[in-house]
Amino acid sequence: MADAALRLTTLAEELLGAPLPVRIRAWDGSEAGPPGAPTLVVRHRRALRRLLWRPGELGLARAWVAGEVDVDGDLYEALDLLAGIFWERGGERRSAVRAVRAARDPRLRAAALGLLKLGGPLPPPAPPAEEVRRRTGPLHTKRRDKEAISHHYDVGNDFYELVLGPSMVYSCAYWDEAGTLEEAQRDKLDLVCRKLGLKEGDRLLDVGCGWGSMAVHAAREYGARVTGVTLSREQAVYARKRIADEGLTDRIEIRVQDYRDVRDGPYDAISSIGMAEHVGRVRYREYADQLFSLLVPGGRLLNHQIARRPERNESAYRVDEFIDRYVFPDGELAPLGRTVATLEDAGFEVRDVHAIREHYGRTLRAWVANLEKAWPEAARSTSAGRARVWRLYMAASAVSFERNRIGVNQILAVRSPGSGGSGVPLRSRDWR
Ligand SMILES: C[S@@+](CC[C@H](N)C(=O)[O-])C[C@H]1O[C@@H](n2cnc3c(N)ncnc32)[C@H](O)[C@@H]1O
Repeated sequence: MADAALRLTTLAEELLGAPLPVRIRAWDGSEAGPPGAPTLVVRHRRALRRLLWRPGELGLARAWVAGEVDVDGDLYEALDLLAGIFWERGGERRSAVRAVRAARDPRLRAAALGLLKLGGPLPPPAPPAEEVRRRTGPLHTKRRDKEAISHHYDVGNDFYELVLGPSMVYSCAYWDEAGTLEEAQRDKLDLVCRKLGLKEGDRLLDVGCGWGSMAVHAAREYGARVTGVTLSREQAVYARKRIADEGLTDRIEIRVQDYRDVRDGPYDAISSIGMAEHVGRVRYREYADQLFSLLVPGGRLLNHQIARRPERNESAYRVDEFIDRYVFPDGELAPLGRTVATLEDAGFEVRDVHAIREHYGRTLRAWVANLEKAWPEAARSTSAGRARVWRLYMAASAVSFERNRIGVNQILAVRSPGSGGSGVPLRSRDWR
């Protein structure tokens, strides 16, 4: 049995039609692959079942979540190398389907079955408990969105506190001058307030308010009166307590409410930070119309949103399979141009686009470092599987931002009045 790693490497290379860029160490202690490269540790023969049952990204993710595979060495480098297997230049996905097709080749099947037999009979692989089953039916109904949000955000505030740190901001920070995550998150919130031109007494709507960080910052530092909406009950409970502790209850209201149900406009400004990724292509125009209708003439929207590179294939707007099943069910990423065009179609005047993807790579690395530092506690506060999901998704996302597979942009848009005066200062040096 001492050749498990070599047999696995050979099979993987045949399936992929390319050399495996990482080393493999198998459960029997055998090793194969390029010397010095990060090592994919296959801890248990059960991993073979998952990898061969569903070759590609999902099989690998399932084995990872179940704790059957791990990385020895630099996690980011390993993920970068592995991502290269699934992506080709130009950002088009090298479909795992190709590997599945190849697995129908009788010679490869025989090799795969031989590998499976190595460890003796095993029950068929059940997906780890943290996986969301593939769902059918229309995307982005209010009910379905609520369930999807609950999967991601109602995993326990304690867990998020460990990962995000005291700022409890779950979106890209701004590292222009900051040295710590806390400072960078504060600077991001302040940047948004400045772009929105907030003044004492302004009504701000924060859609997708998370744990209330933007609401607190805008009320405390700018004297704004804020309404925050989130679909997550756990977030709302946390945000309300925090607001009470800060003595800001007279200035901030937090609601568990869908952005589509907000009716009490007009607002002077709207912030949407890290929420539009949940909206979906079919609803995006409705989202833009809704935010437009909630603003006073001259009111500003700051839309802070992850974008994917433009692709010919429309289905590519859905997030990758691992992310869809384990992290953000039904999440969708649109290219920047489409988002800008939709905001314009809804009547907005787009005044500024600030691309900050490098800042997200750094933010994600800080979250991964927090998680790794508090690993036993983090696994206890949720489950070991979920903690592994978060570590993998955040590290892989960091690499995706750094490699320009995805980006993140702050778009400043104004409901400019008929007279044409946008109210945006001639000098924007203050916030750039
Ligand atoms: C990535 S978090 C960002 C939270 C916060 N803005 C921050 O930067 O920390 C996304 C937020 O969007 C909210 N959300 C997603 N879909 C929503 C919807 N349809 N209506 C209201 N909130 C929604 C989630 O509940 C969550 O609070």
